[in-house]
Amino acid sequence: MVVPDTEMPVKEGGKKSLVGVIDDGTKTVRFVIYEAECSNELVSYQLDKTEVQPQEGWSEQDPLEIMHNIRICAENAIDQLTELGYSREDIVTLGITNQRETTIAWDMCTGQPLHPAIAWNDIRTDSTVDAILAKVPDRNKNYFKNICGLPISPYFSALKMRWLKDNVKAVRKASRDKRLLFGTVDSWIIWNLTGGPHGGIHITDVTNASRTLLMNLETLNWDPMLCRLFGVHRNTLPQIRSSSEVYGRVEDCSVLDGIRISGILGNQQSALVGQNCMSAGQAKNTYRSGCFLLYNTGTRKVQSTHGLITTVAYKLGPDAPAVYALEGSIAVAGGAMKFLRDNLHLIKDVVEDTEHIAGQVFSTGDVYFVPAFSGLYAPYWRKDARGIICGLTAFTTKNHIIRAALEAVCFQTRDILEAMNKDCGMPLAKLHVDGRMTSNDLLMQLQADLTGIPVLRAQSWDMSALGVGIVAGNSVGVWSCDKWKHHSASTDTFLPTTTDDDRDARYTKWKMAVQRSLGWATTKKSITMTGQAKRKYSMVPQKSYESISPTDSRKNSYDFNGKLEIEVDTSTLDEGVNSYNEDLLQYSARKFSIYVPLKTKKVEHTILDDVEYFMAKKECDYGMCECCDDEKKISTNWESIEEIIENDPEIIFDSDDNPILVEPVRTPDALLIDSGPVVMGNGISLSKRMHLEKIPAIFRTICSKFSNASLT
Ligand SMILES: Nc1ncnc2c1ncn2[C@@H]1O[C@H](COP(=O)(O)OP(=O)(O)O)[C@@H](O)[C@H]1O
Ligand SMILES: O=P(O)(O)OC[C@H](O)CO
Repeated sequence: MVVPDTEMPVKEGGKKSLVGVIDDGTKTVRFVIYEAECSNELVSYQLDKTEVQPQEGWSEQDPLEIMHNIRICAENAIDQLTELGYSREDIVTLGITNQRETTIAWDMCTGQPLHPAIAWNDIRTDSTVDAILAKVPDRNKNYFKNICGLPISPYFSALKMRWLKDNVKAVRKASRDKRLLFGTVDSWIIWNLTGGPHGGIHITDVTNASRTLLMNLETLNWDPMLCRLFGVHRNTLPQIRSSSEVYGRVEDCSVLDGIRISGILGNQQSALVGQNCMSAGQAKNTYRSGCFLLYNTGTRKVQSTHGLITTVAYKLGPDAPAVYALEGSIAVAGGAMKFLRDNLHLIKDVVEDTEHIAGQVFSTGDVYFVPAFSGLYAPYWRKDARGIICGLTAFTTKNHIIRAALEAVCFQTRDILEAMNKDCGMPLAKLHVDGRMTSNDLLMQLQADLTGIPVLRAQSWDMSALGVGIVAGNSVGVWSCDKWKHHSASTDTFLPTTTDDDRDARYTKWKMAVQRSLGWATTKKSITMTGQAKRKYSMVPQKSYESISPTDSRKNSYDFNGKLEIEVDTSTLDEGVNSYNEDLLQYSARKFSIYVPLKTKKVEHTILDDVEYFMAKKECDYGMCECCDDEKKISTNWESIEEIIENDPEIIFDSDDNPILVEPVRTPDALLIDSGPVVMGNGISLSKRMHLEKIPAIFRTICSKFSNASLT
């Protein structure tokens, strides 16, 4: 059934109720006002945000600026209402849609942010990821996917929260003083709008919570095990609510004062609703700074085996069932155009120049551009990937490079579609698209050509604002989601003009280019000294061979710690080497760890001073930082660092925020145990045959790759 906008019910007197939407994007803040049941924007106002990049790979925003801009945008949008015969009083409710994953820590008493917001695409938590992975069997980044739907990646909020606790003194202090609140941007906005330190409500919705790595997709609540793993106290987290219900009223003496807030959706989920993809099997792709393809799977949580993530699409009321989606996230789409403008100066104006210049050539001239500036998201999830432009010849011009940047967006979308088709078993027949970038006709045609399916462009580029407007209106009875499902709007359609062979050949080349981008970045070693690395490091022998007593030289295969097998070529051994090997293989990891160098004892020394990792990553947890009270120090009866390593302790906090040391139960399922034959993290295999005299050197190599510490 097609229900045109004009047939939607109107309020008494001909005036419709209005729904206001706060749309906080990565680059811009907008305030949009809709007439209920009408998908066209009535008025809107937008301001750019200041993005700060204090270091390579870091991306920060000012939480106070976000609030300031929201109020300015709201004032300006509302000012425009009077010319249209409406007033502020006609706004019956507010919806909030936001960039997801971006994380803020603030003080609940002062209302002040404790650090700039860490943006979703910031990769400072690279090494935090490694530290977490070290605690996971096989360093499997997908280990918790069946709980929270996400891989362990710098993209998600839990890593950012962990980083803030590890690295920002003010955050640790607020945590100890029970004043710390964590939240994604929706939580920050709502807490401030509803009173801030004076009774502000600390909530989020299921869609935003599903991007933290801390929410259990089944219970739709914070998962205690994940909170413990990431060291995030549940009291600091917002309450998780549905996407469509009345949460409270604005109480901030601004122009919005007194208006209800009744809808929250992460911006990609909001675009899914705005695009009217509210039935299982429908999908949309939004092209903004990044690009996000969401496929509605209904009330089924589909676990991807091809690199997609499982996320909550929406939950339309406290008692409504959650609807899920498979998502393919692309970190850089429109961002690549900005890079061409700001870094390479190949274009002056993204909108004016991109299409025009790229359209002056008929192909990329076999040039491929992988914009993996901060790694690759779905379906690769490779934080070690970095951007490349390949296939350059003496004939390559900027036209080819710009066109290759546009094609990169399309190829990345094809990567996602391929994964989605495999996961869902049925290829997508058409692609609904929105986002500012979709105004680029060349991009749209390339997208159809490179995926081989029709591309349907939405009538308005901003479906995110519309989506949350609908769910906010739905919960106060002025906009019906059920009616919206039957709504049909006109679209522009782009049909494929290429042959299967042509598009497949180009896609094969793209995959080759992606391969070349992988493994480029390395994590800083000092921080990657994780528990697992320590355990391996602790096995490095430093003794002279003579000090070890001779043992059985006939043995040629050994079970190290019951798991690690080392095959030995005994024909070339002398007795000293052989006895060393016997010692190496028979003794526990703990025995070997006596070779870990210890630092000079400090005045206030505990054994926990000894290793940089524990100092750098755990100092506050252990009560070792200068801001910790003496009585909060944790004392153990461990005598050597290997005992810490073997116990691999976790710190949790009791209800009084005192640290408690937890020694995890070691089961094959719960903890990482070396399994053989072993390939070390650096790719060195220990299962192959080797001469015994080489073992120490090999271990030294492994060790030096894991650590800055030099072996003597
Ligand atoms: N016509 C266009 N052609 C190519 N890229 C575009 C075009 N219009 C906008 N973009 C790119 O799309 C992005 C705009 O995203 P925007 O909707 O402002 O998103 P965000 O919410 O991610 O900040 C920018 O990175 C810009 O470079
Ligand atoms: O603000 P956008 O459009 O770049 O959206 C960012 C996404 O929500 C990140 O997951």
